[in-house]
Amino acid sequence: MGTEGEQLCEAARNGDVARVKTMVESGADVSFFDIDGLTPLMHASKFGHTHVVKALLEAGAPWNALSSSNQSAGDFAMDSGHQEAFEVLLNAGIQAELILGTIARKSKKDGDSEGDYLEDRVTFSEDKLMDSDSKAVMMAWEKPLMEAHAKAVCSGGGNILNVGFGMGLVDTAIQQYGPATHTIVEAHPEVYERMLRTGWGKKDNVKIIFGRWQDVLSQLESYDGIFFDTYGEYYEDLRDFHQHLPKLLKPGGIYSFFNGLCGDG
Ligand SMILES: C[S@@+](CC[C@H](N)C(=O)[O-])C[C@H]1O[C@@H](n2cnc3c(N)ncnc32)[C@H](O)[C@@H]1O
Repeated sequence: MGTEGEQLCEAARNGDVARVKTMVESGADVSFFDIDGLTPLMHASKFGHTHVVKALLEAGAPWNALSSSNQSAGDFAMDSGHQEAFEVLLNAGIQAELILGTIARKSKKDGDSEGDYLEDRVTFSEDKLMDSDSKAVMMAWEKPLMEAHAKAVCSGGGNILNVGFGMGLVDTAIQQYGPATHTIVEAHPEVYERMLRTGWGKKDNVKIIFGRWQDVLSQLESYDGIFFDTYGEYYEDLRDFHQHLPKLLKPGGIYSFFNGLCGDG
């Protein structure tokens, strides 16, 4: 007989939705981490108990908590092939992003500019770009991922657009495919300044557009390949960008984006 938290994990693991609900109603902690660093939601997700996943989410279980091996409940569901549970978790994440995005927008309008990444200082080192809260904007280990995105968006050649320069990993990879034109949109003044300092403004096929993509849309054309990877934005911004794709992407063009919606990015 373990603690209440452990018993909740066990009920979640067994798919015992009635017991989970009873325990939650009597105050069991849905954010509990057991000795293996797993929450009740992770246990239910691992075994694909969709009803339990739903009950725990409704009770406020954190969808984006990470295990000691940096995996979210969504990762556990996906890795174990439980598509239905995964989709429930993904939707919970999207809904949370939408709500958080709306709140952030509202507090910005009300004059609370806290967390406005584009107005803060950033720091560069060999292997990362950090914001003023020491959160990583981009890290060197993402290079293979960026190379795969570059390969995909450059597979038809032609004119390529990248939104968000960061450490220039994807742009360096795009350059290797020798596109006819390579347009880069970047909004952070210090990232932009570094791009100029490191010679990106002098490359024959590169056009840099400084500004938020939302503000420079009129300077954009139609492209054969587009990659999108910004920082400090919300799901709503990604959705807004997607609404412009029919104009920005040529017929048959290829679009890819960095999906930062999972708890572990
Ligand atoms: C995660 S980094 C991009 C990393 C890049 N894919 C790479 O391979 O290094 C995100 C970049 O988007 C920029 N950014 C953030 N918001 C933006 C916006 N609204 N428009 C354009 N760029 C933006 C940030 O300044 C940052 O340089």
